[in-house]
Amino acid sequence: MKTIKLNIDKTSNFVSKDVLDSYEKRANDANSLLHEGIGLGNDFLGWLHLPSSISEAEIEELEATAKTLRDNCEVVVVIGIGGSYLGAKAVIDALSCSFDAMQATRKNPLIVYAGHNICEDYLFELQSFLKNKKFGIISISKSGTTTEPALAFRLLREQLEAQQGKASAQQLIVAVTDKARGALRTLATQEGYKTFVIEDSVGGRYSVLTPVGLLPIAVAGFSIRDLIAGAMHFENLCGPEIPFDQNPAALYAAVRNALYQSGKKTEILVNFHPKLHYFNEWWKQLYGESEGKENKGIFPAAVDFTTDLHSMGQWIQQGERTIFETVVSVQQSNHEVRVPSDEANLDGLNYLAGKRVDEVNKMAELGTMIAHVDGGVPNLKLELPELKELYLGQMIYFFEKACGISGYILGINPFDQPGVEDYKKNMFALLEKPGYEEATKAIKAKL
Ligand SMILES: O=P(O)(O)OC[C@H]1O[C@H](O)[C@H](O)[C@@H](O)[C@@H]1O
Repeated sequence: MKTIKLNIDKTSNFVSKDVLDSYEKRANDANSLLHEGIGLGNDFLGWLHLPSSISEAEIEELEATAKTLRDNCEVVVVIGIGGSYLGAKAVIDALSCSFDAMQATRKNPLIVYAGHNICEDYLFELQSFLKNKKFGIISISKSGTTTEPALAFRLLREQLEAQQGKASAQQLIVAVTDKARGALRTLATQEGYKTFVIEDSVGGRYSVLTPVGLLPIAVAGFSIRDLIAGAMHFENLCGPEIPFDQNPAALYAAVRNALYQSGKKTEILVNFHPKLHYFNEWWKQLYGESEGKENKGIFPAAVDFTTDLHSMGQWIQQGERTIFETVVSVQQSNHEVRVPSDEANLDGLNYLAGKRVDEVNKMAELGTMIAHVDGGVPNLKLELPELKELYLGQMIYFFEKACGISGYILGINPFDQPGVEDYKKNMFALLEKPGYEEATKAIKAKL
């Protein structure tokens, strides 16, 4: 199996060999701590062996449910926020045609998303779009109590029942939630929806290899078997028994912590492929929620190049030297487009004639890397052979494993997110949710 590859050569001017060596033991210890299950947040380690623990029966059940939705829906709405939609969207976008939504004839249902904002216009426009369409719903919420997806589900469930009738709607709704708690579980049981369970031991941002990610990805027509196989391969390649210099997850965690300690406080995940935009978003949640606590943590930022070279490029080249980049580089395009020759050559592009567009992109990538390293920006590179399920699966596990190791090196619990509750409490108080009477009084006094 070809694999993704981490290259840290272009950090050597910024992190000396001695400093990196000093992180070897810390990274290995952190990796062992994860596997012994005795570190902080150890009740959330279910993701660690997810790829190898998914059974054939579970995969078949997911594929069968996906087939029902594929056979009966033109559009499937995936309702969820944060970890309950970013992984699915990252993989689906990476594998779909860039103009998928505009295809007139399609093999697979169009996947659209809801419950990841509270925007009235978005919901109005979505409901208008779904009018008279055969649509289905995958409602995903681990807690089953998150406001954004609950609100979207209430609206879309009602619309589906009105359009299809209650009995038919029931067949087109699938809920993915905790096995016992939460309003979504209660609702699904009461209404008799097909359900899948998110285990307590898997946090939202680590859940893409559970039905949370796998079901929408299968509905979109992609191979969840290959995705899992890729992740499983990396489960083996990132284990605590793999020596530090051959263990990509340990190395990545060590280098980024060494850079952080040297004052590089922001990591920018970079792609040169627009289909990876949502992979950036998935990665931002994974690292942001895992590490940003106790007044510590690298700030995870992201850009799409070359697009953002024309907007953020200036800052990256010459702004405050507190950043480093991790470039996800897709080695081979899935399609071939060559630059045509033009007799008049008025645009002056004949020097590129005959070259593939990807060669131009690769030179932009190389030129950018050299310029940024020369400009004081350490550069890590993750090479992905192609945009295929197998390599996306490898990359998902790689980043998850590295995140766990990195969080332990940093000395925080990488599996909780206590800070996210603060805005929710204020919002509930302002909306006068029952039970928040005291908080309502207190917050109104601040206005
Ligand atoms: O799946 P849910 O319980 O609805 O949670 C969805 C998301 O919302 C939260 O506020 C958390 O910060 C995220 O970690 C989580 O992924």
